[in-house]
Amino acid sequence: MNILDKIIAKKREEVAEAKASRSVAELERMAGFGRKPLSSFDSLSKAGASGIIAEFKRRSPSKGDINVTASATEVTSGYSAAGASVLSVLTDESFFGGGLPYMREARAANPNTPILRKDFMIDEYQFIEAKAEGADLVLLIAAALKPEETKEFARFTQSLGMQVLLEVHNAQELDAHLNEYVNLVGVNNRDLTTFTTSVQTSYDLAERIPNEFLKVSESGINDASTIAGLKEVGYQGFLIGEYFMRQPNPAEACDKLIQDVNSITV
Ligand SMILES: O=C(O)c1ccccc1NCC(=O)[C@H](O)[C@H](O)COP(=O)(O)O
Repeated sequence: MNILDKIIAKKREEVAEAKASRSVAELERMAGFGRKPLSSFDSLSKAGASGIIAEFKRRSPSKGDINVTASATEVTSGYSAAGASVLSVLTDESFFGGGLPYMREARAANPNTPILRKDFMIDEYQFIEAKAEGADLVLLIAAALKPEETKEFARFTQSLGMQVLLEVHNAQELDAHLNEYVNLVGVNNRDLTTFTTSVQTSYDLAERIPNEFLKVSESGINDASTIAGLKEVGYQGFLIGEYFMRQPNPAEACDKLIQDVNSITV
């Protein structure tokens, strides 16, 4: 059983518990459910966008504790002020030390920055929950879903007005899972069996992703020259968690990286 299988097995239990404690009708009555989501696609592709998707990540299966005392309000509002195009908030508690309360805090502190609910999405209930809690974008991980599930969840996400980031690790996943309801395609540079990261994965898949999808490179990114290189092969989004969260001031690290990228690409 690899880490993804373990996470998904636990997630099934957690979703069953969530359904028992809060009904769909209750979620649909929440203020967030009536809110119009922001477009991550537009935020990442507009002129002058930094392209940075800055993640609030307290812990991870590969690295253990990263920054377990960080405040979601402080870190995410600092990311927005630094110029992050999109925020990513991990809502998985068991493996990442995240949770919906952090999503709520981030939403309240960042009314104008799109937010990705970063979790392992396996049930329609979670998409309704994401909308109710103020998410604009959700992640669909190809390795955790059957292609027909990916399509159905993507269609459902769009029907709720949110956008979809499809995450793939290789060409097979990309070819099998890409569908017309996807907005952004993320290439995850982290091998989930070894936990090693290689940006080469993003280079290998760049040309295979059709141009109508916004290309995002995920994981293991920690310097401006890597981002500049990825931009040259068509990437417009760069998902960064650990590098920022490990610094004494994650928002300052985000600000510095954006300035460094601008100094070599503008
Ligand atoms: O980060 C992990 O250890 C991990 C393990 C198993 C499944 C997913 C995992 N990470 C999720 C992510 O996609 C990253 O949080 C995201 O791409 C940011 O990566 P990084 O900048 O390397 O923190």
